[in-house]
Amino acid sequence: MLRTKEQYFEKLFSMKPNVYIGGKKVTRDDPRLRPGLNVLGVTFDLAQDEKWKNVATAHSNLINKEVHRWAHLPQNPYDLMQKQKLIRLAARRVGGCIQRCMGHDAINALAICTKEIDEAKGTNYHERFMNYLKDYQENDLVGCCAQTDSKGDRLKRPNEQQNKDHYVHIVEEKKDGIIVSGFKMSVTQAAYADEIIVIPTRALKADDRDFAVAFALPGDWDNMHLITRPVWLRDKDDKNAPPFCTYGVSDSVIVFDNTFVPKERVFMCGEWEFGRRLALLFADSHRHSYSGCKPAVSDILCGAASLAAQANNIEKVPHVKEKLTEYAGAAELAYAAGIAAAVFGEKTKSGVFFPNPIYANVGRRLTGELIYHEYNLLTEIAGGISVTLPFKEDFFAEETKGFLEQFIVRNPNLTADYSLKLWKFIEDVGASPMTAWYEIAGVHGGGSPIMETIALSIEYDFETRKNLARYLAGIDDSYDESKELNLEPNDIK
Ligand SMILES: Cc1cc2nc3c(=O)[nH]c(=O)nc-3n(C[C@H](O)[C@H](O)[C@H](O)COP(=O)(O)OP(=O)(O)OC[C@H]3O[C@@H](n4cnc5c(N)ncnc54)[C@H](O)[C@@H]3O)c2cc1C
Repeated sequence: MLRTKEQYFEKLFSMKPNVYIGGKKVTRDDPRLRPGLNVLGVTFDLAQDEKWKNVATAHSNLINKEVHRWAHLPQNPYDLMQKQKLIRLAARRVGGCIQRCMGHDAINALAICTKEIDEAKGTNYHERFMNYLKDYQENDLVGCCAQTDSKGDRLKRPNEQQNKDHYVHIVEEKKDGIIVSGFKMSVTQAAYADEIIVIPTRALKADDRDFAVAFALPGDWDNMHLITRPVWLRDKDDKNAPPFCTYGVSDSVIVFDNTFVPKERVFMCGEWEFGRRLALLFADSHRHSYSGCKPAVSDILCGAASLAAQANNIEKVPHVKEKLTEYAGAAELAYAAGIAAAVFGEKTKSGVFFPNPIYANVGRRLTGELIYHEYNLLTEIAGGISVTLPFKEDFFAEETKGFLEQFIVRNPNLTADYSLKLWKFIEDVGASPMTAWYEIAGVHGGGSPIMETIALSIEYDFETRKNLARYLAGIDDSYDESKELNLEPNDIK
């Protein structure tokens, strides 16, 4: 069943209140959550739209039905490329993060890793997870991924922490399930997710066994509290607010307070050897998703900067033209890395098709690190007005209106109304709470930059490059290029 956004909202609003904002327990129809809900609403609308079939939806061979692409396990490069396209186009519509990819990346990681754990340990997590996923697909559920633990002292391992709750862990194993305790943090979209999907955040050692735990719980489950920070724009409640101001996001600290997890919802329980693998599967899948969303952020910045250049009448100035092409480089290199990751990905034993981690990581690293530069390009082109623009009300107040209508027009070919809308947009995109969110998400979302460096140091084939250099230096007589010579792109479908 593909739900409408109204059906999604209806279920959400009937959930037991366990969300806290600003010191108070709130229901999920709280207006501060609405900007995030509006983003999710768009994802439901797209799946209902005939034009978006096979982009926003996919055929699930698990339940033999059309499902939301976010609930679909990629089966081939085409699926990965369609996901990337969906993320870019949907993210453009909501002015940035579409918020659905984390849940998607978590189900991919669990489908793959549960299979591998079963093969190594003789457990039956894969069947359990696939049963869970059937229900997830049938009911068109929305999941978020709670991976990041609060981590306490960064130089101490989970079991060395003074307060064990800095990493979510198993407190007790019972016949019918487990009791877990601890804090996850920065979990995007948790306050309006049907399901909270929990996976480990890091590699673990034998004495970290209790921290090797993965499970999923309904968002309003008992003894689970979501302490939530919404981010929104000033105009969000204005009936005439432009589209960009109607969208926002929320992130939550999730407290597991001796929470019971039924057995059928437990997908890892003590298999510490797979902590790193599960964490990395999520991270690499997420870095591939980023090759769709980051180009969308660059598209929005590029559009904003181009309009600002036009309004300032500096569009044709060489340094501005050069700056604008930088957006093209950032967006399309990230997108190209995503395509390469899809075409050179691999079919895992679970049947899930997984992106090539090298291309996924280089794309994420390049464009994540560029994010502040891209915002700076907008600032350079737009000038300082984004932080000094008078409030909108002053443009309509009797005493100030006449002055500000003249003040706001820079390029005489543009009207006062157009100019005000434009400069307000430049403020919202380039100098608002959402700006800070996107900048920091660009650096840390999906793992800090060092994590991509670590992934590349481990996975990149440095030996081949050393062999090549030895040959060119005349140290070796030949070098073996057969591995790369024989590498073929996968069939797309
Ligand atoms: C906007 C946003 C949205 C997010 N959404 C989600 C989400 O939906 N789900 C989710 O699970 N997570 C989410 N995250 C969390 C994100 O994955 C983390 O921010 C990221 O993994 C970094 O973790 P941290 O913030 O705890 O920073 P830290 O890990 O504390 O990193 C801070 C610095 O310390 C360094 N450091 C840390 N540990 C060590 C060590 N042992 N040795 C040496 N150096 C170290 C790091 O390299 C970095 O430079 C989100 C984050 C942001 C900003």
